[in-house]
Amino acid sequence: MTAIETRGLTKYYGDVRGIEDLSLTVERGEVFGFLGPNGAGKTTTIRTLLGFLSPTAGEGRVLGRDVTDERALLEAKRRIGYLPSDPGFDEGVTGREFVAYHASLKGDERSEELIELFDVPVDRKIREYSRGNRQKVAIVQAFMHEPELVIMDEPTSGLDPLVQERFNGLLREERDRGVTLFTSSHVLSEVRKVCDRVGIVRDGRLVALEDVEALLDRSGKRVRVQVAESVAPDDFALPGVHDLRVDDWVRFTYTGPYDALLERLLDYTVVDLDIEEAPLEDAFMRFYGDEGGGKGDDGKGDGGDGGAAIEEGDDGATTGSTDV
Ligand SMILES: Nc1ncnc2c1ncn2[C@@H]1O[C@H](COP(=O)(O)OP(=O)(O)OP(=O)(O)O)[C@@H](O)[C@H]1O
Repeated sequence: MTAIETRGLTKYYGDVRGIEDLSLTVERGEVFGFLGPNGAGKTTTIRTLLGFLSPTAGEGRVLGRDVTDERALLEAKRRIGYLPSDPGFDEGVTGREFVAYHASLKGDERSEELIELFDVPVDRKIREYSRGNRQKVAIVQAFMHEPELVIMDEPTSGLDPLVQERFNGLLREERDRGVTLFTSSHVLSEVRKVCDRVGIVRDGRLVALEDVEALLDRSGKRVRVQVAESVAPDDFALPGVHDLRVDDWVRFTYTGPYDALLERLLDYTVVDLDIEEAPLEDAFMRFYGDEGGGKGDDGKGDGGDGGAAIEEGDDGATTGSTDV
């Protein structure tokens, strides 16, 4: 049984398109990143999957249950964790009371451990919580009942880098236990830390489905080399060299075979050399472009030919096209 399945899922808010004709399958045990810029339709998809919005057309199933079948979905939700992008709270209760309320709805296997892990000030009233603490207590409620599937909408927003790392550690542990994770984000570099596969949504449509490993393979290495001799750009015009810049250093992204690169470097006296993993955004943009459509502007596609733009992320992720 698949964890999440949608076929032609469509949601309009009156005349406004939320999502259109979205077909997607997430297998059990998979960690799936759902990516797209602001307004792309990520939250609409998630809220439709959880039965908070009824689809205008198409079908959706979570843990095998039809998302329009209220009773079946309610049963399934005991086995689902949900981390909304903007959790709403009863401001007058303490964190502990909030957690106890959720325990009464869906059970509690590990809230104490999670409260400790994220250092949540549970004895204080939620109205006194910072944004990060609100997010942390929302994480506790999403995972406390050991769900089989956790659906997260921009889960790391508001978390400082240290807590983000702790959260990613939790996701890795859950993944290793076989939990299915579905997480939305607008930052590719963030989801790559934990995801197996990413789907990219733009203007309400799924425009690409990508294996993170394949994307990583394609993204290649970022090479920075300083040589004693003077270099003309043509000297490094090897297959697999992208975005070549020559100043004091020769800089490029490299997706070719290492032997060919090393052979070329043997022609020079190498003074300094730096090789690191290239940001996924670069690889992504190389294939999908950022021209508000690129190839296949109808946005329909299976990942091979769609256009997609990821807007600048929180971490200042690059947005520019890195055309070959
Ligand atoms: N309640 C609503 N009424 C009308 N239009 C809506 C409503 N909620 C969302 N939309 C529209 O649906 C489209 C998709 O929005 P959605 O919130 O799903 O995108 P998103 O990818 O989650 O964006 P973000 O990253 O900004 O959260 C947008 O055009 C948005 O304006």
